[in-house]
Amino acid sequence: MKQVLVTGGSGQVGTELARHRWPEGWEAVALTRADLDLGDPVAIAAKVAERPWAAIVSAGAYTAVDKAESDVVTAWAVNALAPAALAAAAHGAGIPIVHVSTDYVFPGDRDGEWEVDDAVAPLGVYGASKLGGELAVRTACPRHAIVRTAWVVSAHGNNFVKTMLRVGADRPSLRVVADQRGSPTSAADLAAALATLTVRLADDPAAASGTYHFSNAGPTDWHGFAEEIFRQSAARGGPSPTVEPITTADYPTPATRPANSLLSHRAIERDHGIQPRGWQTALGDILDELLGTPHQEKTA
Ligand SMILES: NC(=O)C1=CN([C@@H]2O[C@H](COP(=O)(O)OP(=O)(O)OC[C@H]3O[C@@H](n4cnc5c(N)ncnc54)[C@H](OP(=O)(O)O)[C@@H]3O)[C@@H](O)[C@H]2O)C=CC1
Ligand SMILES: Cc1cn([C@H]2C[C@H](O)[C@@H](COP(=O)(O)OP(=O)(O)O[C@H]3O[C@@H](C)C(=O)[C@@H](O)[C@H]3O)O2)c(=O)[nH]c1=O
Ligand SMILES: [Mg+2]
Repeated sequence: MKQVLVTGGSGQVGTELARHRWPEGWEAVALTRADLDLGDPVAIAAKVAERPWAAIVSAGAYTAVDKAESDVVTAWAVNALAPAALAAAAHGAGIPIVHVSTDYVFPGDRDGEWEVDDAVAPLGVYGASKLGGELAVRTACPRHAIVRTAWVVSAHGNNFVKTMLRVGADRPSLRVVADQRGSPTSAADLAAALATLTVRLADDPAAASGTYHFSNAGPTDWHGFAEEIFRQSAARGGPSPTVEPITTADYPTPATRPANSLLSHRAIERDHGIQPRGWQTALGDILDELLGTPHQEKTA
């Protein structure tokens, strides 16, 4: 059996990597905090040396964007030093690493989609620490895929879909920012793409390494995302409050977020043939899991 070491096993992406149907002969070993403390580089090296892993998927991270502003050292330990330790150990073991990064490495200060080689300039500590992780992986382990994703949602863990449903159940109307654009990403769809990249990099010496973008397809903003969540929620008998569009200035937060973080999928399609589906369809699968399938239209 080819075993893949997965960090962040209790997170959204780690959970979906564990649930994913890997090809015959492959399995994901999803490690939680209790199995491996990502704040401990020595423990990371020991865990990689423990057995003959086929590959590493680095999905663990410090993802509390606002909290990171005042918890800089922990954010950098988990998001930069831990990937460095994983990548160095992967290289030493002769295996590839697939590392998950973020749209928040971009400044978001122009329209259009960000390409993988566009200049990065993070606006906050979380994005900066994730960029540190990217640089560490790129330099320490040539056999790698760095996969920047965005706005990850799923039926598990903390995410915008679950927050909207929870808050929307208690209030007739919500206020959500309409001036931050991007594309939502289903953790399950991302896990499938990560699994494809992992198997390709491990099995095929000619498979391309590099930096890639994966999100679901199509643009929106957080307000548009919330509206679609409640449109699809209503069809399933879930909450459907009204959603008032507001500006970023109306919703002050410790961390500054990019105004536009739309990711181009050109590179991942070109090198690996991966084509994401639309975000609305992917959202439907998540709401099916959280709320059940939509009620049938009554036919006369
Ligand atoms: N969520 C999002 O919107 C986005 C996420 N990403 C990236 O995708 C990847 C996966 O994110 P996602 O699954 O959503 O994140 P989650 O916040 O759902 O999960 C993060 C995971 O990392 C673990 N972790 C954090 N600190 C430590 C530590 N010190 N030791 C061991 N484990 C630790 C958490 O464990 P515990 O549960 O114990 O805290 C959890 O399993 C990350 O690299 C993230 O940066 C990129 C873009 C968007
Ligand atoms: C709950 C809520 C949020 N918002 C805003 C805040 C923020 O700008 C936006 C989304 O809220 P979130 O808390 O999900 O945002 P955030 O935690 O910044 O989400 C980010 O997480 C990290 C890990 C990433 O890598 C990014 O891709 C992105 O997904 O919506 C409202 O306007 N109204 C609300 O009621
Ligand atoms: Mg968040």
